[in-house]
Amino acid sequence: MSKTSLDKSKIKFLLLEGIHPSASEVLRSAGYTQIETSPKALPPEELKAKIADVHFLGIRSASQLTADVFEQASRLVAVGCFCIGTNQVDLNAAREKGVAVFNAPYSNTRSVAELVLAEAILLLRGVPEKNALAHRGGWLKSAAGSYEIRGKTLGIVGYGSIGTQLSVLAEALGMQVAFFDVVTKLPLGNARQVHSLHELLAQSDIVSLHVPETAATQWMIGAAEVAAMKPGAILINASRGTVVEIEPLAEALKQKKLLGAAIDVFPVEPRSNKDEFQSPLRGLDNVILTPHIGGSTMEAQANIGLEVAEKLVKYSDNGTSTSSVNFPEVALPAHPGKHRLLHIHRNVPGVLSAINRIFSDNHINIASQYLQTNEKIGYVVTDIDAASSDLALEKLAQVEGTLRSRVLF
Ligand SMILES: NC(=O)c1ccc[n+]([C@@H]2O[C@H](COP(=O)([O-])OP(=O)(O)OC[C@H]3O[C@@H](n4cnc5c(N)ncnc54)[C@H](O)[C@@H]3O)[C@@H](O)[C@H]2O)c1
Ligand SMILES: O=C(O)CC[C@@H](O)C(=O)O
Repeated sequence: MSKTSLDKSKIKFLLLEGIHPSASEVLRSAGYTQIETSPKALPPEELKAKIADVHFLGIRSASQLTADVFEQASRLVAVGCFCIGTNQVDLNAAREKGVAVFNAPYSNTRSVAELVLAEAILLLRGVPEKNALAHRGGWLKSAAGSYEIRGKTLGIVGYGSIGTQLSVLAEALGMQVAFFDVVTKLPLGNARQVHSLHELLAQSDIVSLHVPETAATQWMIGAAEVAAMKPGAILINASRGTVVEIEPLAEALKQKKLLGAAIDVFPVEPRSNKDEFQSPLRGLDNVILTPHIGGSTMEAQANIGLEVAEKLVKYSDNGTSTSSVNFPEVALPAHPGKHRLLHIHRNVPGVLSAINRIFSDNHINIASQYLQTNEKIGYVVTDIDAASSDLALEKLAQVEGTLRSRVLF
C-alpha cells in the first residue's frame, strides 16, 4: 500500500468552535473514526501545534488560518469553513499548500435575514431602551419615537444571498427596499438598485450591511457615512466587524443622531464564551448587541454541519472538489477497481504533458483522466490500475510545479 494513501481509520479530523454534531455524524457514517471536537477556537500557537497532525480541519469564523498556520500543516488536505465567510482563512496560503477550502454558502442566510428584520422592528419601537429600563425598575409607556416598519425604506448594502432574502421578507412587511451593490443585480419584487453608497444612506430609514470582508469593504461605514445617514435612522451590521468603524457609530448613538443600531459582528471578538466582550457600544441602551449569532440557529447549524461535512467526505473519498472556494472544481464519478491519483500543481505550461509522459514512459494505462484549472493551480485526476500506483505517485511528486499529490483507492 502506498505510504501517502491512508486507510480511513488513520485520517484525522479536527472540528473546532462547536461545530454542530451533524458534521461528526456524516463523517462517522462515511467510515471516519478519528474525529476530535472542541467548543472553541484555538489560540495561534496551539492551533499550529495541533494542525501538524491533522488531515481535515473544520472551523467557523473565530479561527484565524494565516500563512504561518499553513506552514505547519504538512498533512492537511482540506479545510471546511462551517459558515459562509472565508475571510478568516488565507486562501492563497491554502492554495500554495494544495489545501482545498470549502464552506456553506447558503445554509444560514434565512437565519440572518430573520434576525435583521426582528431587530429592525424592535429598534423602531424603542424596545431595547424600554426593556433595559424595565429591568432597572423603570416604566416608559410612550409612543414617542416609536414607529411601524410598514412604509419605511430599508437600504441594503450587498444584494447577495442574505441581502436578497431580506429584501423579499421586508417587502412582505410593507417596506420599500433600495440596495447598493458593486455588481448590477436584478432587483427582486419592487426593490430598486441605487448607484452609490451615499445615495442609499441618504434615503434609508434602516441601513443593513450584507457585504463580505474585503479590502473594499473595510471601514466602509465611517464618520462620513454615519453623517450621511438620515437623522433618526437605524444601522444594522450582521456582516463582518471590519465593515463599520465603531467609534463614530457610538458617538452618533450617544448624540441620538441615530435612533439605534443592532451590531452582531465586531472588529475584535472574544475567542470563546468565557472571554470578556469589550466594545465602546457597551452600555448604550439604544443598541442591540449580539455575539455573532446571525447564523446561529439550530436549523442553520445542523444544515451547515451536513453540507460541509459531505463536501469534505466527497473530497476525501473520491477527489470531488465541487464548490471549493479556492480550488478548480471537479465532479468525479466513482472509480471501482482502479487507483485514483490526485495531482495539484501550479498552473504553468507543460505540467499535464510532464504528467502524461510519466504514464507513457512507464507503460501505465490511463483508465480515465480529468483536468481543471483556475488562474493559479491545476488539478489533474487520473485513474489507473492498482499495480502501478506506487510508482506513478512517486514520479508525480517529482514533476516541477507539484504542490501535492495523493492516491485514493
Ligand atoms: N452574522 C453572521 O452570523 C453572518 C452569517 C452569514 C454571513 N455573514 C456575513 O455576511 C456576508 C454576506 O453574506 P452573503 O451570503 O449574502 O454573501 P454574498 O456573497 O451572497 O453577497 C455579498 C454581496 O455583496 C456585494 N459586495 C461585495 N463587495 C461590495 C462592496 N464593496 N460594496 C457593495 N457591495 C459589495 C457582492 O456583489 C454580493 O452581491 C458574508 O460574507 C459573511 O461575512 C454573517
Ligand atoms: O458561525 C460562525 O462563526 C460564522 C457565522 C457567519 O459569520 C458566517 O460567515 O456564516
